[in-house]
Amino acid sequence: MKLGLIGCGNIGKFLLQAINNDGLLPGGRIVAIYARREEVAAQLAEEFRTQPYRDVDELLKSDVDLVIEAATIEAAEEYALKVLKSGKDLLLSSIGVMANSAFEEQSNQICKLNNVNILLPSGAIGGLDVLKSAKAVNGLESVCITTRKPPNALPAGSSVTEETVLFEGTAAEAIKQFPRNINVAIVLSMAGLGSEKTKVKIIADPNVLKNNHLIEASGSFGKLKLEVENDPMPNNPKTSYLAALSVLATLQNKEKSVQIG
Ligand SMILES: NC(=O)C1=CN([C@@H]2O[C@H](COP(=O)(O)OP(=O)(O)OC[C@H]3O[C@@H](n4cnc5c(N)ncnc54)[C@H](OP(=O)(O)O)[C@@H]3O)[C@@H](O)[C@H]2O)C=CC1
Ligand SMILES: O=C([O-])CC(=O)C(=O)O
Repeated sequence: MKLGLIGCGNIGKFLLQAINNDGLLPGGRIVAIYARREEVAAQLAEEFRTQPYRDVDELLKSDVDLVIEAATIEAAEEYALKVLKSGKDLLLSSIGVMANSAFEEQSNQICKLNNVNILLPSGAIGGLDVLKSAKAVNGLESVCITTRKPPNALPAGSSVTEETVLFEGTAAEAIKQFPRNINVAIVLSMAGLGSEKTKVKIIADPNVLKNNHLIEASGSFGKLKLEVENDPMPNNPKTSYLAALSVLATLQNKEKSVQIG
């Protein structure tokens, strides 16, 4: 599998190290990268033996099979449809882009037309398998996520000195107000009840060191309660290490003949 990468920050660099240097995706390699700053792309290209591109249109002319977006929601909005139109599969890290229903519909149509797929990793959370199963008979009744992070992992920053609820509302509204922090709410919405019915609470808490996500759901299947206590990535405390791992795992699973979950 030949991979292209858009966005070379925290998740992007993790993937370059894991795939190109540590060989953790057998048969796969990141052969093309695009970073906004050319000097960053050039340095990473040398370190991880890959080809830097000056723009995404040029990258899409190469023979990559799948493009990984690891940038921002804005970048996903700018590039995702181009990727699909060029006949490549797309893996999105900035899943919040899918909260825009016009975008979701358009990307679905292009996928069908071009016979390509979009992969959405579970990111910094789990439990999506339970929601999907519960939904199979329309038996899902409620889903909510409570995200508790140290203040430096949220836009509030160090101004928050005691436990503070920054947001309480729908996933649709949460991703508008916290586009860099709550992508998990959108993948949860897509697996479950949609972004208008999925409830979100975001808490900045100076007493915690980890990025904590508590997922609660109920329905005809029973009840789900799942808490993930994530270690942050060293280079970007806003992102949990599990989010980067889940991108790698999604790529590893893509090629497997036995699909679990
Ligand atoms: N699904 C999930 O569970 C999770 C999703 N995420 C999301 O994944 C994405 C990547 O996260 P992470 O790697 O930690 O973020 P980082 O901020 O560490 O890296 C993002 C990189 O994207 C680059 N970038 C920004 N805009 C563009 C653009 N238009 N074109 C190309 N590159 C661009 C930035 O470049 P520059 O250095 O020049 O600014 C930066 O290097 C984010 O949107 C984040 O919110 C994160 C955690 C969990
Ligand atoms: O990494 C996390 O804990 C979650 C996150 O930032 C996001 O969903 O955008």
